[in-house]
Amino acid sequence: MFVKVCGLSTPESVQEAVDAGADAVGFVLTASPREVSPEQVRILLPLVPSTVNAVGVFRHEPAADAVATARAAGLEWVQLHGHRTADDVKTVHDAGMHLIRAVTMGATQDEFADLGEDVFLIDAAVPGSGESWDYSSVREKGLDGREWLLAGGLEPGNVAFAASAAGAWGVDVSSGVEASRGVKDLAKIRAFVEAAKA
Ligand SMILES: O=C(O)c1ccccc1NCC(=O)[C@H](O)[C@H](O)COP(=O)(O)O
Repeated sequence: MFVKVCGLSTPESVQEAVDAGADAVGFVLTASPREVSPEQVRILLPLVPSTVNAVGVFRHEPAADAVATARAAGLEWVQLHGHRTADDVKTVHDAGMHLIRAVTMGATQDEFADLGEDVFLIDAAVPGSGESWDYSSVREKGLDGREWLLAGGLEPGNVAFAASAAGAWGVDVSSGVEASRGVKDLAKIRAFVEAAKA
C-alpha cells in the first residue's frame, strides 16, 4: 500500500511522516490553510530521502505555472487538481517532472480515463476538506491495473477498511492526521501510516 501524507509544513511533521514509512509527502503550494511557499519547501526538502516522493499540490493553476512553482521549490512531482487534459500531462512530463492527476469522485467518466499521468488520485468533492464518501463506489470506475490513490476523509481508524472497500493501490491523507485545520498531529501521522501499511 502506497501512502502519501499531504499538507505538511513543519520539520517535525515531515520527519514523522518519513520515519513512519510514508512513500510520498505533499506540500500545498496553492491557497489553503496548509499553504507553504517554495522557499519553505526548500528548507524542508533535505528531510525527505530520495526514496520518498516530495509532491507540490496545486488546485486550478495552469500546468505550466504549477511546474514553474514546483521547480522553484526544488520538487520533481506535481499534483494537479481540477479539470486536466493530455496537454497538461505533456507539459509536466516535458518539464521532466512526474504527475499525480487528481479528480473528484463526481468527475465525468472521461476524466477517469488514463491520460498518461504517473499516478491517479480520487478525492472527495472538496480536496483537503476531510469529507468522507462512499469509497466502495469507486469500484465502478474500472481502475484495475492502474496506480491510483484514494483520498478524502481518511484517518487512522478507517483507512484499512476504506482502502479495502475501494480496492485502492494507495492512500492519501491530510485532514485525518491533523489536530486542527492545518496543524498536523504527529501521533496521528504515525498511526495512519501504520494502519495503512498493516
Ligand atoms: O489541502 C488542501 O487544502 C488542498 C487545497 C487545494 C488542493 C488540494 C488540497 N489538498 C489535497 C490533499 O491534501 C489530498 O489530496 C486530499 O485531498 C486530502 O484529503 P483529506 O484527507 O480529506 O484532507
